Amino acid sequence: MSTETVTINRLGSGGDGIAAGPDGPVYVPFTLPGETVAIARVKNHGTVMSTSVASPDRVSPACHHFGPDGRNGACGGCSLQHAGETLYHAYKRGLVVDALKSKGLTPDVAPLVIARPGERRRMVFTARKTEKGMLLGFNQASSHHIVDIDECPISSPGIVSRLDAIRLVADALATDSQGFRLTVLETLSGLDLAFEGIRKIGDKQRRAVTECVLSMRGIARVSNDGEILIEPQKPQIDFGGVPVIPPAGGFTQATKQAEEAMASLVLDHLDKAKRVADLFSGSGTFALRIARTARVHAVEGDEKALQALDHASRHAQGLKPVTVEKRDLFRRPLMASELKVFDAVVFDPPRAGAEHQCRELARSGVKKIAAVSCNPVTLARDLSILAAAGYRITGVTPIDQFLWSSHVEAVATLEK
Ligand SMILES: C[S@@+](CC[C@H](N)C(=O)[O-])C[C@H]1O[C@@H](n2cnc3c(N)ncnc32)[C@H](O)[C@@H]1O
Repeated sequence: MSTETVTINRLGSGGDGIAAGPDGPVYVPFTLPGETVAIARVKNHGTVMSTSVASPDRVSPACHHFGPDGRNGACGGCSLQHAGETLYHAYKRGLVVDALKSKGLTPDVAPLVIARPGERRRMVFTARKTEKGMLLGFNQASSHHIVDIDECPISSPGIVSRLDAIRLVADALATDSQGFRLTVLETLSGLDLAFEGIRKIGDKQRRAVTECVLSMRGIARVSNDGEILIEPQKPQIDFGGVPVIPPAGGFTQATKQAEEAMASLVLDHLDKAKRVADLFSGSGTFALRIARTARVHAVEGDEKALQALDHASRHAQGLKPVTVEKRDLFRRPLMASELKVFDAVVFDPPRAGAEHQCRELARSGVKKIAAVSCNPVTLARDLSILAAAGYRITGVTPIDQFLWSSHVEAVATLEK
């Protein structure tokens, strides 16, 4: 370990400040461009000892768990609460602009669609049973230490106000001191608690969790590794007015606001399309909305997500026909010959992007494409494949869904 004084030049893609070090970049969490800090350095990671020049963009964090002095340690849930709005919004938009530029793409990039505190309806916590009680919160950055939270300004009040109830359910279920994950989704009919990694659940735990959940209000469903343990209410969300029962632990956009912003950009772009393919469709976030005006073929790798979509489309009124297909789109993308029947395509892949699918789209005659992404780097790669094949990028909109993190979503629209 060495101590030295450095000046931060920029924010990196993980939200850390970056300074020039003797052997390359040094990453210093919780710092901002223009700040001069004394750091203790181990390899390329610096820990701030003191600050001699602070950025005018520095603000007080919203949460007492945030930062190196956070209660119970530095909560790894957020990395940028110390950045003022102007800098923070420019940083997030810049992640998209820079990723596109690195692939030689310079389309119009709209201002960031911003996120507000309290919007997150889906939270992924880590938890562990200890002698002192149930720890529930987020791992400290690069550590297994769980920062046990009693507030979380990013999360919906409907989740934060029930943290103690959630701890009771977790405590009833946990069999040992092994850590596990818990996804909490706030639905219209109550919280959907999806545990992952609790081992050896026996009759005792099943009875305990049933008693616990029935003694409280507001829990719709509890599952572990996809197995439903108790479901007093079917959890229900809606996609553009179409009710959907999401699969236990399945993918759902983390905020309703970001989901609606994405959906509205996609729908505006597809406009008069009559036959649309929704690739990586999940439970129908886009497909069910598009089906108000167009026939939709939804393709997805997760069987349960597709079943939820199929069930929702069959029970909804006034939709055009929706067909579903389970398919691994990484290994078996829709081929150019199969794409012939569609006048528009939406794709919304996981972080790895949709490279193989884009190579087939590049060979197709599909007129309109909407690309939805949670990773600017793979989005840029995918758009460069389409641009090289003659698609014109008509707009890119960055969307903040994960407030005070370094994640950013984007919707890009293309035409040929
Ligand atoms: C970012 S989510 C988007 C889901 C949906 N469009 C939505 O907004 O809720 C990505 C989706 O891709 C699916 N997926 C991941 N890998 C896949 C693959 N190889 N083939 C098909 N679908 C895949 C996941 O199950 C997930 O539903």
